[in-house]
Amino acid sequence: MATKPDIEQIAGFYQPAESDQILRYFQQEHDWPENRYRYSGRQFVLPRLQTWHADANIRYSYSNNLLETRAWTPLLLAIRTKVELFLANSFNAVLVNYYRDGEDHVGWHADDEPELGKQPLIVSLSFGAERRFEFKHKLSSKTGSVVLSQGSLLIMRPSFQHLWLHRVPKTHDVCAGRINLTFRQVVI
Ligand SMILES: O=C(O)CCC(=O)C(=O)O
Ligand SMILES: [Fe+2]
Repeated sequence: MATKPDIEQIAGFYQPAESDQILRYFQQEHDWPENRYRYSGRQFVLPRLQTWHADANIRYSYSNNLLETRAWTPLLLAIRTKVELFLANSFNAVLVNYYRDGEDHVGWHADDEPELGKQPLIVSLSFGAERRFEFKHKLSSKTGSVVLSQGSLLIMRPSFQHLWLHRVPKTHDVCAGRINLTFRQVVI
């Protein structure tokens, strides 16, 4: 069994000036929905803002269908093309996460929903504040972390979702915003 997670961070996939522009675009122009949901008669608050964009034929029950499926925006399409050319791999969906400050976070999970198939390759782009990305092995006590830097591309190979959980915890050090895009291939 692999003991080191199969992840790789490519620093500077986007240069700082372009990364800043992308961050500002998402903070100022992107159409963010409410992060308060009602589900099974209960109200809850997602500790970040999110949108989900996919090709027209894609069905995916991410978060119990709490997110509507939106069309690709021109910026998301341009980023997708750059990622696809770099990795020689195609992606048909992206989850956009906005961590408005250090309070916003995502809890322990693996992106291993059946819709992503048995061998999910997921790549994650980060813009804005640096945040710590933590992982822990599903069966052993092994843990680790990487700091996701502005403009970086994190490649999560399939075994990472099989063997490890990951999260971006709250932090008291960070007050600036961060945008994260995770590109996925939903198996139809
Ligand atoms: O914000 C991040 O770096 C991770 C986001 C994440 O795990 C997800 O969208 O599934
Ligand atoms: Fe994830």
